Amino acid sequence: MTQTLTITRPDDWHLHLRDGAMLEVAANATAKHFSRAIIMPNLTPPVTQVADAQAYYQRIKQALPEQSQFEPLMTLYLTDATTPEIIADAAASGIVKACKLYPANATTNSAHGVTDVAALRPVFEAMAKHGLLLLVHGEVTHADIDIFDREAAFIDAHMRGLVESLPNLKIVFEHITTAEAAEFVMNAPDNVAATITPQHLMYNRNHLLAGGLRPHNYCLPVLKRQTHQKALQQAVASGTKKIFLGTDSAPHVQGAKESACGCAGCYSAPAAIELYAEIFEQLGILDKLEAFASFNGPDFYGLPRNTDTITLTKEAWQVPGSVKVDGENLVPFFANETLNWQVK
Ligand SMILES: NC(=O)N[C@@H](CC(=O)O)C(=O)O
Ligand SMILES: [Zn+2]
Ligand SMILES: [Zn+2]
Repeated sequence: MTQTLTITRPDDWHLHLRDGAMLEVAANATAKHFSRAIIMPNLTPPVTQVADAQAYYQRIKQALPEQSQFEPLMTLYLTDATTPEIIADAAASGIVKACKLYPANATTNSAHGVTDVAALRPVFEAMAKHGLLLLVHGEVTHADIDIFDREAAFIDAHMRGLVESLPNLKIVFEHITTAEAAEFVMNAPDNVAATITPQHLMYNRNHLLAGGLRPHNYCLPVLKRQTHQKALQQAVASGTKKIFLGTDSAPHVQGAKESACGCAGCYSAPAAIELYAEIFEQLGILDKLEAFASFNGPDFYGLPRNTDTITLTKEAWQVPGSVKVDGENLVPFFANETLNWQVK
């Protein structure tokens, strides 16, 4: 008999949809199985104003079939110019749930990011007051800090101080990749949580660099050594409520990935829940998938859990080698590889 697994419909708490033709492809890929997603604001130019978020929300809705129930949860991109008034307006809009902190130049389209985290204190206080979450890309950006050390260095440089000084602000340490970050989040107070991507659970830096450079496994924060991958797996296996699903699916066209200076980001949306099912099964923790994918996120955000379900069936299938976007190719994460679970 075919094995099946029915879980409450999941949400994706960290997603890049881009704009234009890419938006149409990416939004439909995620909306296929996910109910809601936290939409990252790193467009060019970034989503810094409430009106930008409202317009982007409409573009996402327009990219989906009319009957789609998918709900984009919008975010604002914090800059040195963000004010407490902007935060109050964002909260009042009802569609903005969180703000994203990118240290300046840490990752794709983060040139407008924050140069002085401490100076944003009134903004963080306004967020706590109005119930918006702070989502953090936790990497320092100094040229003299090794790229493999940037996340751990961020904890001491910023994260610890933020958490200690803002006990009423919900903070998500996004896409954690290290033992240090996992330990930090697990030992932090209840207002601190983290997301983990499929690639950081499945892969380590050998999958990026050994036996040939694999640009489609390149994302930021960069894959770390196996000890860190194991620490992330253990954190998820512990069944902690503090960690939840955030794919960080981040599409870039094939030419931008397979390049002398390739873009960071793995487009995992075409197989997102299936990728997590694969690694959870390998770890012997399939019974923990539902809480990770469908409960811990809404519980932390203070949103209702979804009420409908999806059913995964244990039947092998191959992730497509590429997807067309406006005449260009988009190569998914895990392209041409076999996954054992599929959603029927
Ligand atoms: N994760 C990535 O490697 N890239 C993301 C940005 C980000 O989340 O840091 C992107 O927008 O391409
Ligand atoms: Zn990021
Ligand atoms: Zn991201």
